[in-house]
Amino acid sequence: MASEDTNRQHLYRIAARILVVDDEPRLAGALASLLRSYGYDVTEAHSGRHACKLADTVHFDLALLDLRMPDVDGFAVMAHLESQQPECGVVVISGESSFTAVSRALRRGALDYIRKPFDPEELIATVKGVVDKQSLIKAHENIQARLETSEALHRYIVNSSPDIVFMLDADGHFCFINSKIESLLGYTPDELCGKHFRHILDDRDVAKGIYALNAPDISADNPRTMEIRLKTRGSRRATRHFEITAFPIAPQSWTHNSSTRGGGSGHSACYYGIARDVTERKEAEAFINFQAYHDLLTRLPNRALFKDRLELAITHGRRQKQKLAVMFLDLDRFKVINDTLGHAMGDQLLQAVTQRLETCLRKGDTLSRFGGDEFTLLLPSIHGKEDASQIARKLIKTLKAPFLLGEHEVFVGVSIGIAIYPEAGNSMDQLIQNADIAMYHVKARGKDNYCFFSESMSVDSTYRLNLERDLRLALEREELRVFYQPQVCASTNRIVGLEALVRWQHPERGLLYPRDFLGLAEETGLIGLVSEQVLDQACMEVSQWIRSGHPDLRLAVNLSPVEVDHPRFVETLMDRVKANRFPAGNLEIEITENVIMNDLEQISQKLRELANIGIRIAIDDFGTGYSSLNYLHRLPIHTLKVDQSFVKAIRSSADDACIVNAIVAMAHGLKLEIIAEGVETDKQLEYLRTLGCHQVQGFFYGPAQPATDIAKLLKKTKATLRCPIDLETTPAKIVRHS
Ligand SMILES: Nc1nc2c(ncn2[C@@H]2O[C@@H]3COP(=O)(O)O[C@H]4[C@@H](O)[C@H](n5cnc6c(=O)[nH]c(N)nc65)O[C@@H]4COP(=O)(O)O[C@H]3[C@H]2O)c(=O)[nH]1
Repeated sequence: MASEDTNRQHLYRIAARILVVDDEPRLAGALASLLRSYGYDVTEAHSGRHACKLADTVHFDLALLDLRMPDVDGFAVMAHLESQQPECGVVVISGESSFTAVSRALRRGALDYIRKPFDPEELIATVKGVVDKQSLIKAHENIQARLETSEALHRYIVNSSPDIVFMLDADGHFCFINSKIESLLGYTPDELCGKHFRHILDDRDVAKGIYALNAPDISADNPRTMEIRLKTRGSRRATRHFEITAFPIAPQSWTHNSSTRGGGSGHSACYYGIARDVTERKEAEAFINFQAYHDLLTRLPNRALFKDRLELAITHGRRQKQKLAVMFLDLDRFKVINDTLGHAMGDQLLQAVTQRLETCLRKGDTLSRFGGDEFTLLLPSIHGKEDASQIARKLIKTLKAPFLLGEHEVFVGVSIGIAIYPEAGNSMDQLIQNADIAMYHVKARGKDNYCFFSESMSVDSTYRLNLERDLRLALEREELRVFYQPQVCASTNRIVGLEALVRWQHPERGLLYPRDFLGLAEETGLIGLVSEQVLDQACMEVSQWIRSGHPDLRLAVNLSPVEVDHPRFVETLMDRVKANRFPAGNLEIEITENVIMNDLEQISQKLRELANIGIRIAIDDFGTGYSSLNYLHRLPIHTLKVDQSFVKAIRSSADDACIVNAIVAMAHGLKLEIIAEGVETDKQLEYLRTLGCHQVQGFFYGPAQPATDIAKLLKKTKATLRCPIDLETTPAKIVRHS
């Protein structure tokens, strides 16, 4: 027992420092020696003032305090200790035994009261009890403080996580969620705790989320990771993408109730999860993906995606025995607008064109930007050509209205080539290529129209390459020839003009006609050089005939739409005329209606410049192109050429010829000259004469012939053809080169 006491005393000695305060030094000394004998570290103070002084500098665990002292009494010392060392316990030892004094001391914070004279054992037991209690409180406070620090640290770690950390109960209700949820999704942890996690799942991902959590094989070692969209609140984005990793935890290892920070359902947490915000990554991926398969300017599918969809559509079409259409669209005049107004305007135009084209399409059709001003369109599952024609007409019509680019009003047209599966090809590449070929046919025939691919258009690519190479050589070697077809005044039989028609004297293949190579010349841009040679040759030859007695002889030349479109068209033509010293008044250029309608404003400006120097303008193939006749009185037009097809219609019945009648009447009304082409029979000639159409050309008078023959003819007939018999070519034996 004695040794146990000694041990305890030892402990107390280490733990407890006691201040003994009494104004009777003898009593204080006795008390101090008693306590010291129990191993306490004791300091004596013989007045209240001295005690307060000591309390300012030395730390005490316990003060044994006399209440009644002169100057500064025990209550004042208690107050001082309370302010300086609140953790120091106080036991009052006093002769004061009244209830008032005791209760006053206890109210002021004294832990116990011992009355003088004290029983040493009772005193030691009281001191020990108080000291033990003090040390327990201290230890508890210590643990509490460490717990708080630890909790704060963990809360800091969890809340500072860049990810959302959460726990769910067995039913999927949030038991805990860190504060990251607030900055990422706009919810507070408190409002979500107790709610089912479905509450924040995007509707499209609810099934996926619930399935993933209920999967049988997930565990801490085999957590479930999935990408899911979570709903946001108060954000520009309705949802954000998260990569969530979740796994079950042992149900009893964690209990969480609503008193805990972060709220709670009061249920055991069964799942632990981390949600990482991958929105930026997903968006970057989506953008890269989009970029790989779309054109960023128009946001349309690009060539790669178009081909992919076409491939699928062909497979589907083959299986279902269905037709499909591939259209190749090329904007007319885009280059000129782009060059004159700049690329920014060009881009705006492409976007506006895209918007209009899209209004003509059905769901399931694929419009793609193939590059530059080229678009392709896939119409899957069509019934036949008519479906495609209808869409093509719609597309052409929708682009007819002007586009407003800043303060500029511009007009574009579109040339559309159509290839129908399976007639125009079985493979993706073949269909695209054939639609492209058909598109070039439209371009060559005056643009702003559509046509279907047909086998006759198809020229094998090696053949095309060879032909292009040969044509370049032909230009170098001057193999192009100009043939002339007389234009005759039907009432006087005089040759009033000559239409220059190009031929190619091919070294191996003989004489080639325009249809054999002009399309290619237009596609390859060689048309400019072809024209230059034709014009130079024709100007040179015809000017000789003009000078040798045929002063009014007219030279009619055909111009390709590609040339007329060229910004330097007027200058180039004038240069050629001047270089050959050809009288401008004897020159007539033939253009088609479509060329005019492509860009009325531009073209009227160009034609006016040419007309100002005396060049005449004829509308070729009149009646076959654009239906608006409005342009006729707005442009400096001199001649209408009635298309061959209308002349052919002149047979026995007057009904068949009604279009010719109308055209001739209109030309007379507008005071325009009129010339009928393709006159082959005397019936046609007679009919036209009666109508008052006096200028004609055609096999009846003779086909286009080389310059030498024309020279002879002019000499012989003195430019007058009395009748076809006068020609070297017998009219009865009409020569056709087609
Ligand atoms: N069936 C029939 N046909 C007749 C008759 N009379 C003339 N023809 C043919 O009809 C075409 C008339 O020329 P186009 O309509 O201007 O049509 C021309 C013209 O658009 C174009 N072309 C011809 N030469 C040139 C040229 O130098 N430059 C340009 N850009 N185009 C040209 O090629 C087209 C075809 O020229 P060609 O093959 O020479 O064919 C010529 C001519 O030979 C007839 O009584 N019956």
